[in-house]
Amino acid sequence: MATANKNLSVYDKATIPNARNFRFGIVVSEWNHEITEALYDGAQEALLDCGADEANIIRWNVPGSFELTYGAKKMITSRNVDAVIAIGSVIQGETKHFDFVCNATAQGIKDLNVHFDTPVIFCVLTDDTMQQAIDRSGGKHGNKGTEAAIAAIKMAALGK
Ligand SMILES: Nc1c(NC[C@H](O)[C@H](O)[C@H](O)CO)[nH]c(=O)[nH]c1=O
Ligand SMILES: CC(=O)[C@@H](O)COP(=O)(O)O
Repeated sequence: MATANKNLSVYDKATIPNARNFRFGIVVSEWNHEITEALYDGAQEALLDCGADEANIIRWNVPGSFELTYGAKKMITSRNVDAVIAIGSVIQGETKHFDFVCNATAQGIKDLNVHFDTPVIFCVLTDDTMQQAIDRSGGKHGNKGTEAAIAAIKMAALGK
């Protein structure tokens, strides 16, 4: 189902564990900061709405989406968190660099989920245009940060 057919911000709290006992790391890319800040706001708002304590949300910034993998790994190995949300916005430019950044970031975050026992949520927009990014970070299609926060809570609760 395409994002256009699913609002990213819609969730049913009755289906989501209470987040009050969980600690969350959020690693935020500074590239396209107007988008990544909106994604962070959506994620933080949803975590708090679902019971998380603001003191249990640790935020680190990294330069770009390519650095999200390292930032999330360092968060996992140096902080006692139950889940990490990796937030980025990659927008197509003139060259193939978009493809390399997107693929490396997706593979890197996937690898963290394989090699470590802390879930890392892929909250990276990979858009052709700035408008697509705006639409998915609090615009007409909702906020992927919200979706990522709900996924983080569910994964933190998995098996507990
Ligand atoms: N063009 C975008 C980038 N590029 C930067 C890389 O992510 C990385 O920081 C650099 O190659 C140094 O290692 N990053 C984004 O997050 N979004 C972009 O649109
Ligand atoms: C995703 C990118 O790295 C890209 O925005 C950089 O732009 P360009 O491909 O024009 O160098």
